[in-house]
Order: sequence, then structure tokens, then C-alpha cells
Amino acid sequence: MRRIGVTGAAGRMGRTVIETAGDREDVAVVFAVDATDEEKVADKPIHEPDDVAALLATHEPDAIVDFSVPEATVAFADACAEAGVALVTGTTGFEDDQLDSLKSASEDVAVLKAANFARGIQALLATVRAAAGALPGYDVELTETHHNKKQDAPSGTAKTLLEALAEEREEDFEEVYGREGIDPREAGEIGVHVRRAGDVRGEHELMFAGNDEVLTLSHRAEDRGVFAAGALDAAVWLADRDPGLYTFGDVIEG
Ligand SMILES: NC(=O)C1=CN([C@@H]2O[C@H](COP(=O)(O)OP(=O)(O)OC[C@H]3O[C@@H](n4cnc5c(N)ncnc54)[C@H](OP(=O)(O)O)[C@@H]3O)[C@@H](O)[C@H]2O)C=CC1
Ligand SMILES: O=C(O)C1=N[C@H](C(=O)O)C[C@H](O)C1
Repeated sequence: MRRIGVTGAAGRMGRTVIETAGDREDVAVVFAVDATDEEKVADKPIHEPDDVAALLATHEPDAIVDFSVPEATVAFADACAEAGVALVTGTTGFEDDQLDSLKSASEDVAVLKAANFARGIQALLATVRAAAGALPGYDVELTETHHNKKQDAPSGTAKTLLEALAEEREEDFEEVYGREGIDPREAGEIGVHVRRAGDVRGEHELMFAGNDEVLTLSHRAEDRGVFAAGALDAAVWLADRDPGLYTFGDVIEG
């Protein structure tokens, strides 16, 4: 049984992590932290972000599972590094200096950062890499859709998909965000399109078009439970790892 602290616990994902953990026998939530005024989520008392160092010392968790906001994640990573506790974070929207801070923390403890904990996204990444290699010169357009409360755009997953394309595609490309007016597509562009509506959990679609054919690759998360389950799997996997920066792909590969 792995002991888990949850940060961002009162958010959409934090609540789902607590609920999902409650249905599992391999993890137990030993504390919950959020900036909210709410006193409890499920049966877990909510502690203030400033209490994290004390909570780590008192409860000695195996890992923190974090879905919060970038500046908070950086503070939690520093506290984890100080306490020798592994960190799993699904937070997205980091600036470069914040990513550097996570990298620094990973010199002291195991840190796993993933923009998407759905296993289907790992399969999509592998398929996108294969398509990018097999279809040189094809036009590529990426569309992502999320709920109307999402803060960052494009999504962390969209950025990860673009990184995978950049690694595999022979030609350099430039990302173009939406189009308007007289603005014809130029060779080497990848159009990135962001939609925000309702409570869509998360949809990503890549279109490869050329040679009189179109290949469409897409993934749709149907419930936040898929992200929570992946993050908890990652925490169980990460608990005994050496310091370093890990990906969800590392968990899937075993
Ligand atoms: N990797 C993945 O698979 C997934 C990643 N995400 C990412 O996870 C993050 C959270 O998403 P979601 O749950 O929808 O967002 P929410 O806004 O619902 O949740 C974030 C929570 O973090 C809290 N928070 C803000 N500041 C702090 C702080 N300093 N310390 C502790 N908690 C704090 C917020 O409180 P308050 O509202 O009071 O400010 C809120 O309760 C986003 O970056 C999102 O993109 C989401 C789904 C899946
Ligand atoms: O904010 C969300 O909801 C999601 N965020 C992640 C991202 O930015 O890629 C993953 C998922 O699609 C849901």
C-alpha cells in the first residue's frame, strides 16, 4: 500500500484522484492540500499549501500526486526535494523557468511529469511518430477541445504531440495558431486549433493530408477517472525510483 499526498485536492482532477484512490487497495490518501476555503473533500480534511513541508514530515508519504497550477507545483516540488518524497504532477502550462525548477528538484527525488495520464495518449504518441515518419511532406493540422474552465492553451497534451512530431518529421515546421482573413496555408506550417466548450474532458486530433488521402488520428477522454487512474499508477511505480525526471511512457514501458 502506497501512501499518497494529493495537492490541488479540491479541483476537478484532485477530487477525482481522491475518489479513484478510495476504490483502490494499492494506494491510500494520507493528506490533501488545496488553496480552497472548503474544509473537506470526500472525507479528507483540506490543508493549506503553506503546510506542505510539515505534512510531508508528519505523514512521510511515498509520493505526492499533484494537479494544481504551475507556481504551486514548483513550490511542492521544492518541498518534495527537501523531504525526499517523489512527485507525480499532471499540471500543465509551465513556463521554461518553472520547468527548470522541476528539473532541479529531480536531482534530489524522483519527479514524473505528464501532460496526459490516459494510456490511449501513449498509443497515440507512438502512432503519431510512425505517421510523421511514414508521411513526409503531408500537411498536418492539430485540433484540441477541452471544457470551458481550462486555463492554458494549447493543452499540455497538444504540446507533447507537437514535440513528438518535431522529433520524427524530416521537415522543420512552424506552428500557426488559428487562421483568419486572407491567410493561405504555407508549406511547413502546422495549424493548431483550440476549442473550449462545456465540460469536454479532453479531445485531441491530428490530421495528415497529402497524396490524395487523409489520415486522422484522434483520442477522446470520456471521464477524468482515466487521468486519475494513470496518475495513481504512476505514483505506485515512482515510489521506489532513483532521483530523475520520468515520463508516463516510462511507466507504460515498465
Ligand atoms: N496530466 C493529465 O492527465 C491532466 C492534467 N490536467 C491538468 O491539471 C491541472 C488541474 O486541472 P483541473 O483539476 O481541471 O483544475 P482545477 O482548477 O479544477 O483545480 C486546480 C486546483 O488547484 C488549486 N490551487 C490553486 N493554487 C494552489 C496552491 N497554491 N496550492 C494548492 N492548490 C492550489 C485550485 O484552487 P482554487 O480554485 O481555489 O484556486 C484548484 O482547486 C491543469 O493544469 C490541467 O491542465 C487536467 C486533467 C488531466
Ligand atoms: O485541463 C484539462 O482538463 C486537461 N488537461 C491536460 C492537458 O492540458 O493536456 C490533459 C487533458 O486533456 C485534460
